[in-house]
Amino acid sequence: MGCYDVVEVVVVECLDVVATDDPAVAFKDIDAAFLVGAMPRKEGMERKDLLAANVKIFKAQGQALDQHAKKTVKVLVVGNPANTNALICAKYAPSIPRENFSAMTRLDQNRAQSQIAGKLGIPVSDVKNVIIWGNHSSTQFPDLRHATAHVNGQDVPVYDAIKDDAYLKGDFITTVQKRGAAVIAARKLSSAMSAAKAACDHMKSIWQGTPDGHFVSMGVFSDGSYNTPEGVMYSFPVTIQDQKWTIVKDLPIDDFAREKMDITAKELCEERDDAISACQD
Ligand SMILES: NC(=O)c1ccc[n+]([C@@H]2O[C@H](COP(=O)([O-])OP(=O)(O)OC[C@H]3O[C@@H](n4cnc5c(N)ncnc54)[C@H](O)[C@@H]3O)[C@@H](O)[C@H]2O)c1
Ligand SMILES: O=C(O)C[C@H](O)C(=O)O
Repeated sequence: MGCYDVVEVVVVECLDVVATDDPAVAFKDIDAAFLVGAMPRKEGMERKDLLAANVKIFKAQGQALDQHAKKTVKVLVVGNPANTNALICAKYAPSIPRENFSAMTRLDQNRAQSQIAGKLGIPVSDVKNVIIWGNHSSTQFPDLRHATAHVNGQDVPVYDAIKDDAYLKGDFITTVQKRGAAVIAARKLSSAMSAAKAACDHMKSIWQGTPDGHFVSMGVFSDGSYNTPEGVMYSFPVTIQDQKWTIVKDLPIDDFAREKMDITAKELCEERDDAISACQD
């Protein structure tokens, strides 16, 4: 979206736009950063194939945030591979708490909710507590084990509402994992409006918090919860209060989920190592 679009999109209450390519102007005393500027993938690529092209952008943006932004700034990384770019951005902004950095998996969460809402013929907002574990990539694990759907006046587990475990453990997961690629195949361009909506949803959750009993998914630094590798930007279910996220603890993890959570963790560790060495070049 260009500057004129931002001003003229009437759903956004936009007071002003400053168009600049000077980081000292762009990042000066900002409260929130939506880091979108990066190369998108083409058909046939995985998002991690963008690492070499994009990771240095996030190194430079981390350095600029470190120098110019408020120390309370909340930074959302959208440019792919989003989780690892967020990790690098935080690494090069050491004066900003690393909890202030997050990577977008809200688009995956919204996609998962919309698949289930479509199956049940209910509004998307009636599906809650879908989890995206791990990387915003084709290894992500969209998990419905803890999700509920509002059907016939009550919240019921999605597994009970759908009554089709083969679908929920099969096509549902691969559809969400491959949705970005399906959009690129159809448009010859990456998702745009749905990604912008997800970025707004993500930041709105940070600013307004999560309602009681609800959680959302975002890529945040792993503290080792759920036996994930500490220090990678892993997508977890989180609750948010006073602009601080907390990983939802103690959800039961069965063998099916464990295997999928480990696959996406392994990919994140590989990406982290590649990104760190690319930044040292
Ligand atoms: N995490 C998600 O869910 C999600 C969703 C959609 C898109 N994306 C990613 O967002 C990124 C942007 O996608 P797009 O479709 O808008 O691409 P695009 O090619 O339409 O736009 C990219 C923009 O980045 C700018 N840019 C290039 N180098 C830059 C730099 N060094 N600093 C600042 N800006 C720079 C370009 O000028 C261009 O305007 C891609 O990496 C894409 O894969 C992520
Ligand atoms: O798939 C992509 O490369 C773009 C974006 O990450 C998406 O999920 O739509």
